[in-house]
Order: sequence, then structure tokens, then C-alpha cells
Amino acid sequence: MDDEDDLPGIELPVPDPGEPLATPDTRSGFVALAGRPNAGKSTLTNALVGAKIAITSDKPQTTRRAIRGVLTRGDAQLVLVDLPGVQRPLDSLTGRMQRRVQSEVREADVALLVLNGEEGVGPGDRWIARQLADASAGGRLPVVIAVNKVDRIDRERTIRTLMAASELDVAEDVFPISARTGKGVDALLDHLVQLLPRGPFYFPEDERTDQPRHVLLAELIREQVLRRTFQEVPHAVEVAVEEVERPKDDLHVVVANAWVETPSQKGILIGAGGKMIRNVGTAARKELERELGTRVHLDLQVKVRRNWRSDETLLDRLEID
Ligand SMILES: Nc1nc2c(ncn2[C@@H]2O[C@H](COP(=O)(O)OP(=O)(O)OP(=O)(O)O)[C@@H](O)[C@H]2O)c(=O)[nH]1
Repeated sequence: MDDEDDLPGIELPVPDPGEPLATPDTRSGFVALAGRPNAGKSTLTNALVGAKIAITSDKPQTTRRAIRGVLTRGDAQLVLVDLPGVQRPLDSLTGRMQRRVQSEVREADVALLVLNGEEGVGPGDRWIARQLADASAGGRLPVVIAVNKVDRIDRERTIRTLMAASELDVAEDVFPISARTGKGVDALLDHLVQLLPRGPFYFPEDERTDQPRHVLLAELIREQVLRRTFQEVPHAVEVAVEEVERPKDDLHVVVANAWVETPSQKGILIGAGGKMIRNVGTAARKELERELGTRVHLDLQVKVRRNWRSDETLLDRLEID
């Protein structure tokens, strides 16, 4: 991931190594990833943590919960908070998502604004930058910018976007990265570690996420739905894992429901002759087997629950807060 040769010629200030040595010798803290939907926050979280803890897709608003990814490196522990993309709330679901973004940013030690290099800096980014500037008023919250997806743009466009990112005037440091190829990610990580406050670790060193297992499994199933559905369907689907059993050492049985909002969405998700749901089930089973390390029998039912995105009780049960 050494990319010094191709980094655009922007002078990035050398970070301040911090205050003099204090006890304890470790650094640890929360880094909140903010950015527009689809900027690549979840892909970057997975790249930094080195494990798939957040699902990704080319559909905006894939991430619905604040997902914590833990990275322990030597004497530093970085807790990455992968947040839903910042957007205007449309219903209870997106309202909850945005409230969560705001509270996580308020509580973070560092904010990382992820920009989509392919799209450049737009009004949505300027709006998020203003929110971060407000949150960091008085210099309490250091803000760093990562211009992502530089694998998709040429050097000249990368430089233009880095300049535009600096002009957002919210961060001193701007890093060009590709979460997909890993380019620039090490340099970003080194910098984030320098910004962490001194203090003891929050999580055991071998922990990768605080996400409950049933939520991660449900998300892995939803990821396969997102890959195969279009228009309003991906946004209308939520998956809940109801049961995980291990009847034998080498077998898990996972019982899950895929909720949709209308009978026609149910028809689309089941597909002609059940083809779509079979394909989703086969692909999801492989992901669950990778995660659980055994064979998996997946029992996946599609169910209609009208307006679940505005159903506060169901949102509570789905642990979307
Ligand atoms: N080419 C390229 N694609 C990327 C990169 N990072 C992410 N992507 C793709 O961009 C899409 C969105 O990525 P996500 O990580 O789901 O984006 P997100 O910011 O978490 O999106 P939300 O959940 O909507 O907030 C996916 O198709 C990723 O594979 C990158 O560095 N290069």
C-alpha cells in the first residue's frame, strides 16, 4: 500500500505527535465516519479493521445502524464508527439513522469525512462539513478528510478534488485513498492513530466489532438482497434473524425473515417460481458459512409488514436506534 510515488503533490501538514508521555501508554478512541450515502464508509471500515463487519453495496443508504469496528495495533486501539450516510430524514427509519449520526459524531474523538472522489465535492458534502465544523467548534473534535475511490479517477482530477476538499475548511489533513484497493489507507490510519487521546483500550485486543452476532448474520443476508434488487425494493427490505442453533458441531441452522412493505415487493423478492429467493438464499448461505465456520442450513421466509420503516416498535425490535 505504499503509494508515495503517485500521491498528488499536496503538502499535508505533519501531524502533531501529541502531548508528552503520560500513563497509560496506550491510545484509544472513537473515529466517526461521516459522509454522503455511497461514499465508501463501510468499505473503508472493513479495510481498516481487516474483516467484513459492515455490508456494502452500490445502493445508497445501505448502512442503517452505527456499526463499530475495532482495530488494535500495537499500543493503539481505534474504534471506527461506520455511520449511515447523511441524508434528509424521510420516515422514522431515516429519522433514527440521522439522529444516530449526530449523537455519534458528538461523542467521537475524531471525525473522518469520507468523500466520493468519483463524484467530487458537492452541496451534500458542504452541508456535512458545516455540521462537522459546528461539532468541532473550539477545536474539540479533530476532523480529517479522506477522498475515496481515487482508483477511479486520474491524477489531475484527484488533485482538483483534494483542493476542493481542503476548501471545505473543516479539516487540516486530506488523504487520497482507495478503500477498495487499499491505496493510501495505511497513511490515513497512521494519522488517525496520532489523533487518538491517551487512555486504556475499550475492547479486548482480538475483538473486531461490537455488533451482536444475529445482527451481523441478518446484514449478510440483506447484502445479498441488495445485490439483486433495484429501485425501491432494496430500501424496503429488512432482514431479522430469529434463531441460530447448532445441532451438530459442523452445522448451524439459521432461521430468518425478510420483511418487505407490499405484496408486490414480496413477489419481486420471491421471483418467478421462487428463483430470486433461492439465489439470495444460496449466496447468503455461503456468506454465513464463511462467518460461522461451519455448514449452514438457512431457512429464509419473505413476509409483508406494511410501512415497517415507520413502525417504531419493529424498529426497536430490529435494534435500529
Ligand atoms: N472503485 C471503488 N469503489 C468503491 C471504493 N470504496 C467503496 N466503493 C464502492 O462504492 C459503493 C458504496 O460503498 P459503501 O462502502 O457501501 O458506501 P457507504 O458510504 O458505506 O454507503 P451508505 O451505506 O449508503 O452510507 C460499493 O459498491 C463499494 O464497492 C473505492 O475505493 N473504489
